[in-house]
Amino acid sequence: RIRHYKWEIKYEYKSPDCFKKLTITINGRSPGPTILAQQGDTVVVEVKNSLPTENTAIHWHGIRQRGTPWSDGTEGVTQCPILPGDTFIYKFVVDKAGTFLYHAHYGMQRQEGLVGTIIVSLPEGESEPFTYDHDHNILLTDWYHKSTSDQAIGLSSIPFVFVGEPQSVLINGRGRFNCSLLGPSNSVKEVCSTTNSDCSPYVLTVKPGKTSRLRIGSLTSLSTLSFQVEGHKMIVVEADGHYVEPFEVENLYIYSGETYSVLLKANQDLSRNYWITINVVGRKPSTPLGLAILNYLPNPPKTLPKTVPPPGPVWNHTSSRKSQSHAIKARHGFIQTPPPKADRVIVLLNTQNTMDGYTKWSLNNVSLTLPITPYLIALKYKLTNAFDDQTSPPENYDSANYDIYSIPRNVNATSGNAIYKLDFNSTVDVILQNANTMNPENSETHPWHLHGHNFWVLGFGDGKFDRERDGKKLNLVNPILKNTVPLHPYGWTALRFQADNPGVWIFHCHIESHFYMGMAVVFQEGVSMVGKLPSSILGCGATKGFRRP
Ligand SMILES: O=C1O[C@H]([C@@H](O)CO)C(O)=C1O
Repeated sequence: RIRHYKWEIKYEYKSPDCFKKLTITINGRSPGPTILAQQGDTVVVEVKNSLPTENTAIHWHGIRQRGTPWSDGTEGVTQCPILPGDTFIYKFVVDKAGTFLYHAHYGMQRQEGLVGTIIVSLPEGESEPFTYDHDHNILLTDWYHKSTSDQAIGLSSIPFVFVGEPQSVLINGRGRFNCSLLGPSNSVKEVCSTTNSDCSPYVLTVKPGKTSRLRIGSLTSLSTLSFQVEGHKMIVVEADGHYVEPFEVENLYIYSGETYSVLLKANQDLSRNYWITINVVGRKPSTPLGLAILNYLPNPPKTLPKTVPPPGPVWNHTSSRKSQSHAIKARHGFIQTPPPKADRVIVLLNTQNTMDGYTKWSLNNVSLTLPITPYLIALKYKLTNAFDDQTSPPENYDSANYDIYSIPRNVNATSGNAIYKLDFNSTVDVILQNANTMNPENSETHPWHLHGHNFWVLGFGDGKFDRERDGKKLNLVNPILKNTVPLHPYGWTALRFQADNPGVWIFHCHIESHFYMGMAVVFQEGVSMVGKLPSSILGCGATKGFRRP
């Protein structure tokens, strides 16, 4: 079956956290409409770019794009940008049931609000290995009052201006900024008003005794969040479209780019409503709690609970975040075991660096700069000189002489656009290795997202990955398949995937500013098997004039 969507992308003034700000909307909404499809369906999204002066591209996060690598929506990698006024058609098959996301993949544009959810249901006659009465979507984001272009300029200036902590965190596009921080003047009311209906809290209505499946996704720009429902436990059952061996949590940690399903039973005191809260963890927060309401029928939906909202875990309780990472395993009966050995191991040291005075992030000291001609087109059309196709980026770092616990002795990095060429169908291990930033005693959390594949999460550990010691302890029995995974401070994360999807695929930190600052690598595999590229992805860089009307 074909699911057809027609979208218009625009800037509109909205007040998602009560503060009036230009927001990118899809058909007037942010988050945009939820894409609903069934496994095996073809989704067609006709995107009209009505942003007056900005390009765009939309990525279908978690959809593998098998046979349609040109529909991945990654500007600079799989397509030329969609110009203002142009209409672009994405067409792809959703081959796996689960909870996925979509969002802008052009610079840091995602953080202006171009985000949404994709729900793929099971084929007729198949059922989930768990039961529930209701299905709800919860999309989490963080929100800045400065425009993305303003922020991007700060990041690429000398001196460096970081984006800083977000002004608020949103639950289904609703949050609350404390307008009184802007001062008492009357004119403030026009830009910030807590009575604006845009920022009334999201209400999740449940029936007493019933079980809800909450599909929780995060598309934050920076923040790692903890999600909690006052007085209720949750059972985690799905992660990034894969069934999880169920486990119970009081709060769910969620990294940008991840999705989870949790089951929540309305089995508490029926006479009241409850707080749903999200709070920033992993970085020292200066953002207030995000609030929504869990409404037990037949109580009035807007009655605020009289209790104090649970504050959530403290931001630097890293061990509990690691415990959750360790707890996520493939569900019994649904385990797809990984190949026992890798053909190639790529170790990626994550560092913060300087390059000609600019602040960057890099992998093995190379900070990615996307070429003007998208890789997929350059490779398919054999456009030499479109990027550095002669060298391969480094497979490792000088581990023996690198202290991950200190500021690097030499913080200089280089910029590059070379990519890793993977043998088709080979098994690849990636070891993400964290380190100290350029600030003393500081190592950050990075959510890593791979396009075009799911990977097995083989393990997490503290300190430097040691092939002899840690390589033997990787989980080859019941690892979960995911598309996004955290790299914890001063730690490592080990992944395995099969290079079985012809195309060019970016692998990057899902923090918008970090991606913008070069925290990404690119893989290519089986490009000779990629079918004829649609003319609509052409037109930029060395492909000017390639496009047929
Ligand atoms: O990329 C980043 O830069 C800042 C800080 O390290 C320098 O201001 C920060 O917290 C980041 O995540």
